[in-house]
Amino acid sequence: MSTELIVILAVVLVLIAVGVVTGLVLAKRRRVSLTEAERKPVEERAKYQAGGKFDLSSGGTGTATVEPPVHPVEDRTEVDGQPGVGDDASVPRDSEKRDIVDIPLPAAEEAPVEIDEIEPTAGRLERLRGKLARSRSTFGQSLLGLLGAGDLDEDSWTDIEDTLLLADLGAATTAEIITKLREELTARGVRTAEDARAVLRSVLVEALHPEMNRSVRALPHDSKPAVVLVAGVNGTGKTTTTGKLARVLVADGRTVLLGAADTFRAAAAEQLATWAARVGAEVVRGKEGADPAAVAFDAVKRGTDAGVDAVLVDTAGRLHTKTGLMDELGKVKRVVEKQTKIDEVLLVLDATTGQNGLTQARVFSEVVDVTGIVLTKLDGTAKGGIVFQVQRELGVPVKLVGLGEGADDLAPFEPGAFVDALLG
Ligand SMILES: Nc1nc2c(ncn2[C@@H]2O[C@H](COP(=O)(O)OP(=O)(O)OP(=O)(O)O)[C@@H](O)[C@H]2O)c(=O)[nH]1
Repeated sequence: MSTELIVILAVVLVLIAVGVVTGLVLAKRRRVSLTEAERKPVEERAKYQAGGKFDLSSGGTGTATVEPPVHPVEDRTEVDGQPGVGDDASVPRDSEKRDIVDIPLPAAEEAPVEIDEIEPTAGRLERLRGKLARSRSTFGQSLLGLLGAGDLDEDSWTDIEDTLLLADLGAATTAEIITKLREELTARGVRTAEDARAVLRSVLVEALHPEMNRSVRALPHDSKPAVVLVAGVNGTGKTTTTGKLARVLVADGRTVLLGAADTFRAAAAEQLATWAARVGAEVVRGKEGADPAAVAFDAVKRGTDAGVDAVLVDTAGRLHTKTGLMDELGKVKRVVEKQTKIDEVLLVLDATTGQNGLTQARVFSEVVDVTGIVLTKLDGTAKGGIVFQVQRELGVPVKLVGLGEGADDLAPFEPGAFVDALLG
């Protein structure tokens, strides 16, 4: 045996001897500490004193102690008596549980829907005549002053002409009215201011074509709702008019659904929803940027399914000069008409915009077959004469007039009452 082998064997034997000795020492130490702990009195083992009892009480009216359910481990199907992963953390199934008690919840308080009281629809124009004050003083009163002054020379006729032009009647209507007035004043041999007023009234009323059919086609037919499309350029008052018209219908005992096909402005749909809520009507709206034709289609479908009397569709304001937007309006009409006929296309014109309103009206008429005009903001202008011109130019009747921002400041257009309001 080589010397190297002897050295290695000696080292291994020494290591084994050291390991055996260390193991014996540790085993002895453990035994000693266990014995010492067992010998300590129970009270000294821990400082926690369980002298005070848990104050447990019953939450209900039943007995305080409940027998634990008999459900031995061997009966459990989900475990073999051993805790599974996560079971250690869960509350043991046999632990005491609270009884299930039906607690009546307080009745859900529904947000009160405040349905507005709507002003009577009859005689609106008479009640709102004060709103035409600006047109009355510059147009009605000036004309009456000139005509009532007696013999009319050419200067007086020039003044009458200027007054009519200033009130936005337009050259053609003005010329027609002057001719008629001259004829009538002479034919009737008018001498007094009272007679002059009567002649003026009849000439103006006639110029407004009282024979035109001004009924708004918003009543159901063939068991289908009437469909009304409201169009116009931005800010003319389409949404406001749609809301006001809904109020008129509701006041008349009709049910209405509003379609918010103005998907450009989220605020517009919001505005319409507010109008709808105020009269308890349903509103159909699309997401911002949705296809307005699809929203209009859905609104009409929903209105038909719900059996309402009228669906009023508010469209986005569009400049009559933007071909794309005008095409879009045409599409709205075509898509809705796949489902049902549109009964009324109301073009909303802002009376304060004068001649521009006429240009708008012409373009819109080409695209959507306007069946009625709503002239808004007549309360804010001295140019009530635009009514004459719009009808003459378009051959479409003014059916409604907006006379203020109030919810019920919408009136049917009646030539006689309108002229009376102008002449005071
Ligand atoms: N004085 C007056 N203001 C009106 C009348 N009708 C509408 N307005 C006001 O005109 C403003 C515009 O009305 P909207 O109904 O929002 O007009 P719109 O055409 O829907 O507007 P867009 O959706 O932007 O195209 C609002 O401040 C209305 O209160 C009216 O007859 N008289």
